[in-house]
Amino acid sequence: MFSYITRFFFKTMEIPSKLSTIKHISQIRHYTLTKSATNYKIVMVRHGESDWNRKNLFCGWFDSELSPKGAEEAATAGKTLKRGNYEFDVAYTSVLKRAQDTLCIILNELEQTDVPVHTSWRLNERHYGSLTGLNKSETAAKYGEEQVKVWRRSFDTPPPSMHADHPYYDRIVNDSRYADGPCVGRNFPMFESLKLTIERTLPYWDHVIVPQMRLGKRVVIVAHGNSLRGIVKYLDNITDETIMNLNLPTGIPFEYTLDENFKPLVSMKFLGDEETVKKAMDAIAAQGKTK
Ligand SMILES: O=C(O)[C@H](O)COP(=O)(O)O
Repeated sequence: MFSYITRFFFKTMEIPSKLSTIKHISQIRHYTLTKSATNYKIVMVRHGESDWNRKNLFCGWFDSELSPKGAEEAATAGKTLKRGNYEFDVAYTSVLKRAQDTLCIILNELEQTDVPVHTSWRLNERHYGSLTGLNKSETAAKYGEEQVKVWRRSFDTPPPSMHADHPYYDRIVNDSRYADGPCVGRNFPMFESLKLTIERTLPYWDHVIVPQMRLGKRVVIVAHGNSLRGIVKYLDNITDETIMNLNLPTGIPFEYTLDENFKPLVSMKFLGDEETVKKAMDAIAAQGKTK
C-alpha cells in the first residue's frame, strides 16, 4: 500500500507543516487527540476494464459492459478490501453499468450486499463528445498524439461536441436513466472537459457524500477515470498542469483519510503494490499513443 500523491506529486502533508509550528508537548497532545477524533476515511475505485477500454475506444457516456478482465479486476478489488477488513455503510456510483457492476462484484466479495447503493449521473465518466466510439490510437494517428493528450487530459479544453447526427446521440440522450435529468438543452452535456466534469461532480461530493461522512458513515465510491480525477484534483488541490499526468488505473481501490475540514491527511493510498499500480497507470496513458 502506498500513497500515490505523496510519492509522485511530493505534496506537503498537513500534519508535518502544522506540527512544525507547535512549541509545547501539551499542544501536540491536544492536536493529536482532536485530529484522531475527526478523521474520515473514504475508498474510491475506478470501474474494472470495460469492453470499450479493451477495444481502446473513447467511451464517455456510452454504456459499455465490463470485459471479462474488468470483472476479474473488480473481484480482486473486493478480495483486497475484504483482506483489509473494510466495511461500508453506503455506496455511491454512476448510472453506467461498468461502474455499477464493478460495485456489485466488490460488495459480493465483501459479503456486504445489503449496503445501500445510490446512483447519480453526476458521477458518470466525462462526456467525450463527438470522440465517443472512436479508437484512441487511430484518433492519435489522424490528429496527432499531442492533440489527443489535450482532449484526454487537459483541464479545460473539451473534446468536440456531439451533435444529433452522431451514431450514439439518440442512444445516450434518450436513455430512460436520464428521464429525471440532466435535461437536453439545459444541463445535458454534449461534451465535457475535466473542468466541466468537476462542475457537475463536486456538488454531489459536497451536498450528498460529505454529509454522510459527517454522520460517520463509511463510504465507498465506484466511478470513472475522469469523475474520480476531478474529486482527487479538488481534494489535493492539484494544479491544472499537474493533473494532466494523473491516469487512474481500472479496478484498484484507493483510500483517503480526511481531517475535520475534509482536507487530506493521507492522499490516494492505493491498496495494491506500487509496481502493479504504476504499470496500470502507464498503460492507461499509452492508450492515446499511435502504437
Ligand atoms: O471514457 C473513456 O474512454 C474512458 O473510460 C476514460 O478515457 P480516458 O482515459 O481516455 O480519459
